[in-house]
Order: sequence, then structure tokens, then C-alpha cells
Amino acid sequence: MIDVAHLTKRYGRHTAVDDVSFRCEPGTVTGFLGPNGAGKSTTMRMICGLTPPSGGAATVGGRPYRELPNPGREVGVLLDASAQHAGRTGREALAVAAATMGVEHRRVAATLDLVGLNAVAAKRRVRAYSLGMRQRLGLAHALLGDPRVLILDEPANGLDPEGIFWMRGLLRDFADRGGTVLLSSHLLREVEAVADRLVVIGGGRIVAQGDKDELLAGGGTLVRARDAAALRGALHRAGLPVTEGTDGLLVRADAEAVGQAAADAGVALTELRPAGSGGLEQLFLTLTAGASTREAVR
Ligand SMILES: Nc1ncnc2c1ncn2[C@@H]1O[C@H](COP(=O)(O)OP(=O)(O)OP(=O)(O)O)[C@@H](O)[C@H]1O
Repeated sequence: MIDVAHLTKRYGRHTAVDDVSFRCEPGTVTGFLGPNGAGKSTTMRMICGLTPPSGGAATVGGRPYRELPNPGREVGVLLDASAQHAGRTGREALAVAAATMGVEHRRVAATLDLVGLNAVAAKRRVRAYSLGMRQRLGLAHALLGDPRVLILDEPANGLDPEGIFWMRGLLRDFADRGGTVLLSSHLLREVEAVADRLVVIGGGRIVAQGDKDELLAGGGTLVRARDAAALRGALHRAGLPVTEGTDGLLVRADAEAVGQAAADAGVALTELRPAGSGGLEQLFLTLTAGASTREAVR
């Protein structure tokens, strides 16, 4: 269980994370989504005790990360795959971690095997690893202590499609055995494929969270008009957040509010429907429309 309560991080006058609260339950994968600079990494670093919060608190298994007696046995963390000792071989790196955590040495080979780093790869120095191999080694580090919780920042970065598919299965299996997974990603389709719950962050604030299927069912409204510019103007004047979709405008509001805004401006619509069927990508674009704009103009 991960419990995040009112986490806030300010850098000078800039608020990178603003009153963020969510909970990750055992047996679930929580997808942590947001555009660049939204505050995902900062939130995860605060959960793992690497960045002190300006306000709020986070616990893992009921305790602040820094108070866990042997954190690696309880929480597997992968925040930055490139931050690994480049001069060690993959096997050496894991062996050192195993000794530090008090994990049986034979788990080293088993974990390397589990993440798909074969004997040849395990004997190479980390500096010669591709990003995908570093991600696999980082995941091995996270899994080595047989933890009940995984916190992974963009773990699919650098993995090829087969690797992404493999990781999805690994995380699903981990959660199905009662584990708790918090996974950040900008690869929306990957999150859609594996997550049970979603936390969507934009401009440091949570813009949506909940059960993935419920969120997808309420993914805003798709609207079209022959005069797209007039429609855009009408929605803008009504203060409704709008994103360009592939087949119309996506609006973070219900159909009634969108229809009313168009009617008030005398714009004739050619289509008005829930956007949810378009999947997570549309939901993501819709939900983060305002936040992305704020980020872009900052
Ligand atoms: N050490 C720091 N000092 C000042 N500002 C920071 C620092 N770390 C992060 N920020 C700012 O905080 C905001 C959130 O950054 P963060 O890295 O958490 O976002 P993110 O959602 O992980 O984005 P990305 O997907 O691009 O990694 C950004 O505006 C960033 O510039």
C-alpha cells in the first residue's frame, strides 16, 4: 500500500507538485500519467524519501520510506535507470545490492534470468548496456529483495515492443500475486494495457484519478462543427478546456455544457458525443489540456 497525502513541492516560487493525494492498493497497478514536467518524478522522489516535501506526507506499507528498516525488502524502486554504476558488470551490481539487503546470493542469477539478462549480458559492464538493458537491470534491482511494492518511473523507456510486452506481463503478474505497483509513463497505451487505476497529473495537480474503466467511460466530449474556428471560440469563451483530437475537438466537460456553449454562440454542430470510446489517449489529452497549456506558457 502506498499512501500519498497532500504532497506539495515548491522550488522557489514554482510549485512543482501541488497538494497531491492518492492511494495505491495491494493487488493493483496504478498508472501515473501526465505530460512532461507535470510533477510525476518529483512526486515519486518524495514518496521514496529522495526529495523532501514542502508539505504533506507519503507512506509505504504504513511508514515513511526513510523509516523502513530494510527498504529494498519492502519496496522495489526504479527511478532512473541511467544512474547505475557504469564500471560494474550487471551481475556484480546485483551481487552488491544483494549483500547490502541481506538477500541470498542465489537470487542474483534468478533475478537476472527473470528480467531477461542472459549470462553474456550479465558479464558485461553496465557502461556497455543499451538503455533497454539498463531498464532491465534497474528492474532486477527493484525485484531483488522480493518486495511487496514497486515504484517505477518510466520503466518502459528504451524497451523495444517485445520488452514492453514482457514488462507488462511481469507487472500484471506481480499485482495479481497481491503486490502494489505505481508506474509512471508517458506511453499512454502501455498504461492503458496494464493499469487498474489511473492518477492523471498536470501542472503539479491531480486532474483525474480513479478506476481506469470508469475514467475511460467519462473521458470528456468529442464535438465537431463545420465552422471549427467558431466552435473553438465558443468553447473558449465558455471557459471549457479544449484539445485538438484526430476527428474533432475534445472538451473536458459533459455534452450538455458543450452543446449549450455552442448554442449560445449560434454554432451548428455536426457531432456531439462522449469521447470515452476513443481510449486513454483521448482521455489523457482531454484531461491535461488546461495543464499542458499552463505548462507551455510558464
Ligand atoms: N530540482 C529542481 N529544481 C527546480 N525545479 C525542479 C526541480 N526538479 C523538478 N523541477 C520542476 O518541477 C516540475 C515537475 O518536474 P518533474 O520532473 O517532476 O515532472 P515529470 O512529470 O516527471 O516530467 P517528465 O515526464 O518530463 O520527466 C517541472 O516544472 C520541473 O522543471
